[in-house]
Amino acid sequence: MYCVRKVQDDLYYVGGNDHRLALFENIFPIPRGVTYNSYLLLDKKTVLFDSVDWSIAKEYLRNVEEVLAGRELDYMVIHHMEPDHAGAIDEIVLRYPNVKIISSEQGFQIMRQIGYHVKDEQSIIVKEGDTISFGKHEFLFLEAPMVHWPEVILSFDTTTGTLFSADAFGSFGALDGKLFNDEVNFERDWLDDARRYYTNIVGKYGPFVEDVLKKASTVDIKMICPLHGPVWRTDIAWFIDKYIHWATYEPEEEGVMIAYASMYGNTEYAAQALASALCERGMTNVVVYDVSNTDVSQLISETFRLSHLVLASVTYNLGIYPKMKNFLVDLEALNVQNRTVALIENGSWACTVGDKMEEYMDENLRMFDILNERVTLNTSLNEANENDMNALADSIIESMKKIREIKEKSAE
Ligand SMILES: Cc1cc2nc3c(=O)[nH]c(=O)nc-3n(C[C@H](O)[C@H](O)[C@H](O)COP(=O)(O)O)c2cc1C
Repeated sequence: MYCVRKVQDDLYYVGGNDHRLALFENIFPIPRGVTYNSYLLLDKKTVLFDSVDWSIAKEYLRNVEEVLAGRELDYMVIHHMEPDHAGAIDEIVLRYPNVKIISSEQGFQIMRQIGYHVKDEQSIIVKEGDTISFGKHEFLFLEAPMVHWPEVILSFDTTTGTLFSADAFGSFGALDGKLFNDEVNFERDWLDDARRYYTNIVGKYGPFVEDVLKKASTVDIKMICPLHGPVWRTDIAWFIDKYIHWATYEPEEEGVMIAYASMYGNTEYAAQALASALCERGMTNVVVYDVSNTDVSQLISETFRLSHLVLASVTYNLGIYPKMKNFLVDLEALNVQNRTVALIENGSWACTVGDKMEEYMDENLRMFDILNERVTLNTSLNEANENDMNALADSIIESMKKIREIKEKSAE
């Protein structure tokens, strides 16, 4: 008995789950775990696609041995050299010394930098458009720089229409037996984690992802085998459409995220008052997050999802509250663009935070449309703020209407 799944007649999943890791890349919380995917093809030649993180190497090596069932391993394709996929290369080379490694030139360079013992005579460098036949299956290799490292390649099995997509189309979350997207309720249980994975890890490189999507549109994809999360065999166009939105920084939905920074609850109250005012006006696609206890990766992910962002912050020693500043810095780092933003500021003696946030966005963020209707609180929300708060809610609704009209016109 061993832990593998059949993907196709002669293709097996030999990767595994990791529930022990708390922080992916030592930064992103993964309460639902993660998988390190690897696939093994039993054609005339045997071909292993990527390895796994060292933490599950023992299980992986056992899976490979069991599926090979005494056959030699002829090839190993390395799409991506990040250690969560490349961690067991040396073990494979030690166990199967005649294996030939297929990767990009930069892939081999990084392999040498890490110190793996891959000899030149067992290395096969592939470039964009190269093909290799393993028997029945012919593979086309495509370069995918910066999705999510510079050395990344994808491979496409032209015989079965299977795209081995490296980190693209991946997701946080452990599979726990299920393997295919149609064995889980992806939209309900996985989409948020897939978005959080993409936006925080590859989100910065939208134009590079667009290039890959263009290449992908020239081949007939019937299955996608990514390096994390479920294998896609249905609804592929639906998932590609999500990627088109994320890569082009187009919101998926009309809606509002209110992110607030509050020490004693007054700014929080104002954030909730705005949420209620929006719902009263019929806009119920509203989410409210406390920047102090929401991981910034979740704030980023929700910013990619929704069209409107409200930042509500206290003034902190004449500046932006550090947790809110951290969110702004991350928005900049991940190249997030094309959003409508509104501001609520709070101060008890010298309220500067609204101007500071606006200044930061003007200088560092692209295509952030900041609404004029700012709400300024003097410690707490009171009657004096009522008109401004209503004006802010109206302005958000009005801007949604305008964006809708522009879209409708451009669709005509
Ligand atoms: C450490 C600290 C520093 C603050 N610095 C300023 C400041 O520089 N200017 C200002 O107007 N208010 C300042 N405040 C007040 C807050 O901006 C805010 O008005 C107050 O905390 C109420 O909001 P809250 O209930 O949402 O925390 C400060 C408060 C604290 C605790």
